[in-house]
Amino acid sequence: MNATPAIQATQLTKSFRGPKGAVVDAVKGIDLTVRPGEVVAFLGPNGAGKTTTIDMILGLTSPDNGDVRVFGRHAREAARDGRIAAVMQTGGLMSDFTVAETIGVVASLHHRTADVAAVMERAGLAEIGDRKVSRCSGGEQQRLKFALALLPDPDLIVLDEPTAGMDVESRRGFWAAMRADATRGRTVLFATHYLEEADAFADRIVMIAGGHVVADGSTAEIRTRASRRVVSAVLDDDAVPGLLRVFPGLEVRERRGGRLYLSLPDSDCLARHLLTSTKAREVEIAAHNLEDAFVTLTADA
Ligand SMILES: Nc1ncnc2c1ncn2[C@@H]1O[C@H](COP(=O)(O)OP(=O)(O)OP(=O)(O)O)[C@@H](O)[C@H]1O
Repeated sequence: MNATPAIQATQLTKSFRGPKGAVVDAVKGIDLTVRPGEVVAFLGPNGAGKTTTIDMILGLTSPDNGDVRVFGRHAREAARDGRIAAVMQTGGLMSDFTVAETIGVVASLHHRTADVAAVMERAGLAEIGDRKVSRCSGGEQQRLKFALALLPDPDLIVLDEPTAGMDVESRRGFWAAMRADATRGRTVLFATHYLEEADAFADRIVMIAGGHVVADGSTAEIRTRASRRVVSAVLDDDAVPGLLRVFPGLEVRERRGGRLYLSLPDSDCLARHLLTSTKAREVEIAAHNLEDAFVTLTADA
């Protein structure tokens, strides 16, 4: 097993000078280690510092401070060896070429090349090889960029908001192709605004806001860390003092529609107690969704 991290970023910082001379601290000390084979979502609101961090990982821009390694080497060396490839938000495709021609030309430039037909199949392009790039939809063009990134058979693929501007169906098609490819063991880092994309396609979510990592863990861990589950029941207020004696950490959130809303780190224990030792009826446990976690975690950054 390869123990060298796919990405090892240490204390990365990057500032820009804005139009009126003001300094914008885009990235304020990011540490990130991605292990080989992980599919990691870089999730954050507009201006969080995702693209700046990705540019540093790819070696497109240098950090002011800190260091980044890709498979133990400088990103540019890793790119030259075909170990890392990227799908960026913008970037030129040759509009007069067909899909197959584009792939053929770019394949001829690499010294390490995956099977072209297999790449087209994996990117969902096998049926549209003869289509001119200018006639491809936005989703098809992004899948073409994905195919180009797959050509050197990279060990790490980095995608910066690859589905921005696509409709739901195209996004689904894109991620199905990406996910199918990732199951083959490739390491993937992708930036997104879309919580549901991070939730559906990543093993791990690194949440970034205000140039910092504000949370890092599996999707389930992020949810739990951001907020407790809420247990609600039809229950009189006079039961509350007794509950607080049993559970000193209990939070009484609100009373609404005849229901009392409570939270405790161990929601199962609270629900069990309500059902077995109180007159509570219609007990419900509500999981917080990722949207709640996102708002909570990025609000103070
Ligand atoms: N070349 C630049 N010159 C000046 N400011 C910049 C430059 N690039 C980025 N910034 C600023 O740095 C901050 C982080 O930008 P960045 O593009 O990394 O965020 P992001 O998370 O990728 O956002 P988005 O999701 O909107 O693409 C923003 O405030 C942005 O305006």
